[in-house]
Amino acid sequence: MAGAETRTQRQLIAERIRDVPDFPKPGVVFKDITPLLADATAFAASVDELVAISPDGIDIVVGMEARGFIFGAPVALALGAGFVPVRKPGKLPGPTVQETFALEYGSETLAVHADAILPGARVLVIDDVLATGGTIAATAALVNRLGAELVHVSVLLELSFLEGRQRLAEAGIDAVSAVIATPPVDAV
Ligand SMILES: O=P(O)(O)OC[C@H]1O[C@H](OP(=O)(O)OP(=O)(O)O)[C@H](O)[C@@H]1O
Ligand SMILES: Nc1ncnc2[nH]cnc12
Repeated sequence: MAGAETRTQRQLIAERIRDVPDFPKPGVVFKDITPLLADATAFAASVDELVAISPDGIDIVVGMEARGFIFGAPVALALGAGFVPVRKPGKLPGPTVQETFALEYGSETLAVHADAILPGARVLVIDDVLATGGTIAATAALVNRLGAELVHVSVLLELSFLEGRQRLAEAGIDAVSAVIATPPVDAV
């Protein structure tokens, strides 16, 4: 069970994520992290908590454009790992591998430089939100295509009702941790 300090940090993080109904399209409740990022204590707590739920022995942290960059880069520094950006199409200058997938509110393609990660490297994937799991599943496929080892996935917020964790499990991705979940993990 989490200690009192951890619960307080997690409560602060939850309080700083704003619900925006019907964005970017009707029926979607958008989880807006900009208030959290603007609060130095909440932002630092988010990075602390992501580091705390992530394993040691990581060579590379992979973060996905754009919000995965915000958390992935400081987590990489804290773990003493390198950072590799997974980007939207047309942004990376060198040869890439790409994956296309469905999102809660559309479809997307993600790309990574073909030589960005050495075969066998131990990879941690970091993102802000796990929703349907499409982004993480596509990123995991990219990591696999480069011959690296996906060791763990850590997210700040899991939208449990969208069952992304189940989708990832069906893709063979079981090592998934979330700092907080909606509905809260301890709400039952
Ligand atoms: O689990 P999923 O259904 O795939 O959704 C989660 C993804 O959606 C958001 O990114 P978005 O594509 O909106 O891009 P952004 O980071 O550039 O805002 C979020 O940052 C995750 O990467
Ligand atoms: N509801 C949501 N809020 C914020 N980011 C998301 N990514 C996918 N679904 C999302």
